[in-house]
Amino acid sequence: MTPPSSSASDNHTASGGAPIGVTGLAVMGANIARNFARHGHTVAVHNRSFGRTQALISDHGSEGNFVATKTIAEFVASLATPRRALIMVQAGAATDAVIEELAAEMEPGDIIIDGGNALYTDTRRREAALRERGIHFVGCGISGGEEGALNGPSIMPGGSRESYTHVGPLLESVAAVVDDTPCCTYIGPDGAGHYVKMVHNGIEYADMQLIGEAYQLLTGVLGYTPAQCAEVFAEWNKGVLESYLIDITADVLAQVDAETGAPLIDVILDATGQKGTGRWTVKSALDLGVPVTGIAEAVFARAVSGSRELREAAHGLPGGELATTLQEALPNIDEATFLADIHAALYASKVVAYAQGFNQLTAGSVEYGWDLKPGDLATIWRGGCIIRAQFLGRIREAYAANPDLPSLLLDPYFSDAVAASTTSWRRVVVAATSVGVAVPGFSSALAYYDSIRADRLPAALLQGLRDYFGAHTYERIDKPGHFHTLWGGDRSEIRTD
Ligand SMILES: NC(=O)C1=CN([C@@H]2O[C@H](COP(=O)(O)OP(=O)(O)OC[C@H]3O[C@@H](n4cnc5c(N)ncnc54)[C@H](OP(=O)(O)O)[C@@H]3O)[C@@H](O)[C@H]2O)C=CC1
Ligand SMILES: O=C(CO)[C@H](O)[C@H](O)COP(=O)(O)O
Repeated sequence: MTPPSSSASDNHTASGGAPIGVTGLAVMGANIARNFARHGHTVAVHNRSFGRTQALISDHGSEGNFVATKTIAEFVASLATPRRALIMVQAGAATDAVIEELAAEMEPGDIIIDGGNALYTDTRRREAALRERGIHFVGCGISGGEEGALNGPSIMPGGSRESYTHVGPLLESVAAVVDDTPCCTYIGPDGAGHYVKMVHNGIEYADMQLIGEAYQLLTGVLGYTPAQCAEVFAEWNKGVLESYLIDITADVLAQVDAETGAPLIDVILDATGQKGTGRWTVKSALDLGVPVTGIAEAVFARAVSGSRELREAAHGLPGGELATTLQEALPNIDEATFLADIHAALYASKVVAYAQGFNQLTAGSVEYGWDLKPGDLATIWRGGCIIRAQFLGRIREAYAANPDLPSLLLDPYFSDAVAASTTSWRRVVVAATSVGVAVPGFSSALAYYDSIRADRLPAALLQGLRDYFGAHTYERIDKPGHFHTLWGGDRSEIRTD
């Protein structure tokens, strides 16, 4: 291990020449700074309150070459040119404040990298403003949490291609690696990196919701204990569902609360928090008109879980359940078959959620002119990030075979896999509905699948209604143009264009 080149003493002097600096040394910043240092890069470190900087140096200073700095001016002065400063602070006003402080000390050609979970429209605004000043701004998604930041996250840098020549090799050197490929690549201009990270998080929400529903069915329909559920998820993690989230689900469900001796899961309040990236994903999807029902259901399920007053008031309302056991719900289905059904439903719903997320990425790319490559995104999500999974390798292959795939559901591998799951999937939704277990993720994914494969949708009736009450017109299946029926008159049809 390289001896530290710094101390956190009050009279410490910046040494200069650091190829990278990190400002914001909470969970993510401290760990990514250590990751840079462990890879042999001298890393300048700074935090608004100096205590975190001192703690980092005293606890981990021996891991590599750190340059501890007390002020932003000292921090910037310690960087080699072109200066590269990675911001790891709270998204929003804090990020704007730090950017302003950094830019005031920087010169044209320098590079500010924002590794926080910024809203992509903020990133577009910041990139444009800094470009005017000759400073590169790299909006950079970083996923992997504390452990990933330290040992290799998935990194999604946006900004100019030129900036990537300066920051790409450094970022790639600390990213996770799968099949000798770093989980970091140039994503696209301005807000592309943060947009991709936002949709990654939206998919993360959907994936977690589906896992939660599978757990709820294991307990609510099969009557499994958390420990038994943990064994099921550990087993599922050996097959097509193999992923970080399934892996840690088994861990969380196996955990026993030291205070009560009960399974920890049973003493955690059932209200899911959210910091905003899932909600932003859905807002963007609504603006783009992309149906991301899996992500939307996941965001709303979090909102329902957090509606404590409503839930307390509604608790005990009659449910009219059709069954209380699996045997009553599905008389010919035994436990082992239903367990396999839940697995199949989880897998098929997950394919739908990822298909929708990738469709949103494509739509966002078209809207903002980013030229995103879905296959590249699947490639860098195979490792390091929260949704890392064997499954991403299959998505990568699907886009390699057809870069213009309209939906993952049309890729031969995934369409076969989903087709093989449909009967199980329906049984799961039937059983859940009969017993009164809410499965918004599973059922909306099935509804999406049935909708996109349907011969006719009730949309024709909605068009008729819109035309009736608002003269909004409709198109016909047998000839071009827009038409209106004179509903309040003789009910003849006129062409309106
Ligand atoms: N936690 C996670 O798992 C992940 C987080 N992210 C993103 O990474 C970023 C950092 O996350 P995390 O490490 O959890 O830290 P937090 O989001 O909790 O942010 C804390 C850091 O922000 C600094 N800060 C807050 N306000 C200001 C300000 N006005 N000026 C200067 N600094 C300020 C704090 O400084 P001080 O110590 O002085 O208070 C501290 O260093 C966030 O954008 C987050 O969304 C991304 C992926 C995963
Ligand atoms: O970015 C992340 C991982 O990639 C964070 O873990 C994510 O912010 C968690 O989001 P939320 O608190 O909304 O569940």
